[in-house]
Amino acid sequence: MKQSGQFITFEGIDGAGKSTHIAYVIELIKQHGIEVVSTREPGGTPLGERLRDLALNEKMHLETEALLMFAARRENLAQVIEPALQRGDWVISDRFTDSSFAYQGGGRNLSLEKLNTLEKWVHPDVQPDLTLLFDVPLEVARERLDATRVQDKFEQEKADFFAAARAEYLRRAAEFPHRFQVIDSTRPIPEIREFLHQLISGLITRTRAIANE
Ligand SMILES: Nc1ncnc2c1ncn2[C@@H]1O[C@H](COP(=O)(O)OP(=O)(O)O)[C@@H](O)[C@H]1O
Ligand SMILES: Cc1cn([C@H]2C[C@H](O)[C@@H](COP(=O)(O)OP(=O)(O)O)O2)c(=O)[nH]c1=O
Repeated sequence: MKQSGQFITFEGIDGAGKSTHIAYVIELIKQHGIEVVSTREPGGTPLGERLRDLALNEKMHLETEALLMFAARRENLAQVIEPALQRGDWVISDRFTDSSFAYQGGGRNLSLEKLNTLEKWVHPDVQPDLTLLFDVPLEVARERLDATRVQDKFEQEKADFFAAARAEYLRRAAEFPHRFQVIDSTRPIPEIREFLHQLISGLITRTRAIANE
């Protein structure tokens, strides 16, 4: 029997360190002979990338911002995520709906009820199988951001925005413990990599065992 595809999302406030580990996890899964599709949000499709450009660079009403995130997500689900999972491929996404809860919900205070409505509308039947939440104190994230790159609209936000976004991430991790894995991203990169190696290898073994039952 063909094993079922796993949907893995990477989450965290900007500068937490999630991009540092994505390529490693993709390679690790590929080494086991599994097809992996990687995507990102907002983005992942040609239209989604155009929506990303708007969402990350233009000032707009909070609800417009939330709707653009979910519009890009709808496209990414239809064109990339759902077809890949149906083929039995694994999908790795750099951010997904937990980002909307953290940033538009926590950071900007959009009601969780509205976000729940959008989530139920756009992906009633799809949830990540595993969400890796890279968690660091705000000061650490800020230091890492300042040291590295030109900052977009979100990355220029103030400390209380990121404090609220981080709190919402942790609230969701507590609400959905079956899929969230919180990673202390202040630990050295090789240590986190080793932890990811164990976690993903275990997941591959388990999905293969289920497929062979
Ligand atoms: N565990 C870590 N310890 C020290 N520096 C880190 C760690 N993880 C990431 N970094 C550094 O922090 C910066 C931001 O990391 P990045 O992965 O781009 O963050 P994100 O994708 O979460 O915004 C990069 O320069 C990266 O090398
Ligand atoms: C998916 C998503 C992202 N975002 C924000 C979080 C990030 O600041 C930004 C893009 O994320 P990201 O790809 O992590 O940025 P970078 O390429 O600079 O590492 O979009 C939301 O506000 N809501 C969402 O639903």
